Amino acid sequence: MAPNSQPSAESSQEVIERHEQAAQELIQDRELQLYIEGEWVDSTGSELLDIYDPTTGRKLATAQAGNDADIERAVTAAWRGFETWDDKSVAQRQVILSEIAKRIEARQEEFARLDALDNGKPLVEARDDIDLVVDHFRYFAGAARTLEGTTIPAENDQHIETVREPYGVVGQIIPWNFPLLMAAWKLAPALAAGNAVVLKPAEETPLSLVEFIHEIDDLIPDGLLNIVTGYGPEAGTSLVEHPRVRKIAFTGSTEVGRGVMKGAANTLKDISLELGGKSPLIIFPDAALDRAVEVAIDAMFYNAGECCCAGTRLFVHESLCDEFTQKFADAADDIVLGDPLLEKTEMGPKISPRQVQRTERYIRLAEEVGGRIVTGGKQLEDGRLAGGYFVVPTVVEGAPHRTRVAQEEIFGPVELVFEWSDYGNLIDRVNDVSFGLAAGIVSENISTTRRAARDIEAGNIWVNQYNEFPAGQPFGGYKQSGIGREIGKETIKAYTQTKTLNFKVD
Ligand SMILES: NC(=O)C1=CN([C@@H]2O[C@H](COP(=O)(O)OP(=O)(O)OC[C@H]3O[C@@H](n4cnc5c(N)ncnc54)[C@H](O)[C@@H]3O)[C@@H](O)[C@H]2O)C=CC1
Ligand code: BAL
Repeated sequence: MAPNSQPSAESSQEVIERHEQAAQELIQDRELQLYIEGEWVDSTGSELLDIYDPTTGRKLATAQAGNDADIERAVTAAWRGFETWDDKSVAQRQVILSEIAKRIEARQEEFARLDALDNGKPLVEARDDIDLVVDHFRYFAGAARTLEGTTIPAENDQHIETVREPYGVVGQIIPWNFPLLMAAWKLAPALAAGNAVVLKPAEETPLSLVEFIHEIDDLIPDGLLNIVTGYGPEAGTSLVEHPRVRKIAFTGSTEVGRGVMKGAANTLKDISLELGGKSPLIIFPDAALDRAVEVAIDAMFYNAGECCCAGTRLFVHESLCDEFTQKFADAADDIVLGDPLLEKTEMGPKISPRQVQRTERYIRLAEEVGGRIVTGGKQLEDGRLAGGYFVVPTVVEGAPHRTRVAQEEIFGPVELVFEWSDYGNLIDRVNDVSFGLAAGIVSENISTTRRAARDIEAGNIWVNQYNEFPAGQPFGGYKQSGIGREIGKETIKAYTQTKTLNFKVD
């Protein structure tokens, strides 16, 4: 199993030095503060949280653990920031959001390196994240101009119209798997719609967001954007339950999402939830084998499997199952696992020892129910990375579908392969999970793909590809994968409320 289970292990000196040098170049201050009303300030409490480099297991920085009083300050500041933002014209807001995109684009490589260091994702993937951050700010800069009201047909002595107004102050809570990208998914539409924000990043990965603020703080009014680092059950709960926070947007586990929904109910605020998944990828008999393998590798192993939409259940038609599974396992073996700061690396470590242990637990569960490990499920052999949180790409076949390993989110690089022959039975199994976030289909036949896309219960379906997130394409889940959609045009609307005006016409 992964070396993470040996706490005394150390990465090699070469890796440690590379990471220390990157940390010195990229992190302005290794004792992070909260960002409230345009200033870097200390928490009113004294609790700290340590941020670790998942490649070496060594400490990178220390953040402050925000508490109720810090959230209170941030919310008050945000209402002041909202007033200034609300005074700006939509065209002025558009210019500022476009300028944010430009600033981040100019420093793409630094932000990518920072996320590679803090999250452990390989540089090649981190660069994709930052490209998408830029794309999102550009898209929502434009979308700001599209918010329109309506005129409602009425009696002759009445004129009814609706306008869309921002909520005022919204709270946002994000996870660690795409640190700056998840911040952009949340911030860009909220600001474009005219809101001010209090955002709590994940405990594990605040570094790129802090650098983002350093980069853009001269562009935005004080209080418009406030960052409170801290633990979920404290700072997160406080934000969710705050009576003057009018909406909560949350991305993370389904379990915590359920609690967020209950917490938001106390003050009846609007919510959007982007939660877990157990997404299927279906390989039809007419699929081109090489392309199918490529799509399946991307679907499962992108970001070390730490994607809510990862294609973790691979349904392969019986006519090609043996050949496909072997090719897929060989391709999984060929993934270059290693130091995310090296160009050649295709998969880095997982985020934390907790996530390694969770993945290992599911591999054991798969074996216990009769699953056969086709590849992986063993120790990383590169001793230079001994201190890191690595899990080797793993492929399992033969685990029954109605078992925990086939039903629950693993969030690690573990693929379960299922053989199928009858289409009706396939769709029954595909939909036989509580989640409904995403799915993939590989076939050369358009009727086949359209029919399957219609039959699958999921919010996002990729055909002959996977993991594409261009701004403008709505993303969100069916069933227990969430509520609401992000990154599409409707998202900006979801950060507004409707006001109806009824005029008496004499
Ligand atoms: N949908 C997605 O993109 C993600 C899903 N996950 C899933 O969640 C599992 C656990 O990972 P975690 O990091 O523990 O996820 P989590 O759901 O605990 O954390 C996500 C965010 O929610 C915050 N949070 C935690 N408890 C909270 C509470 N009571 N009130 C308000 N905010 C709270 C955290 O501080 C973090 O910012 C993973 O194994 C994976 O299955 C994790 C990260 C992202
Ligand atoms: N949570 C957004 C993207 C993903 O995890 O796949």
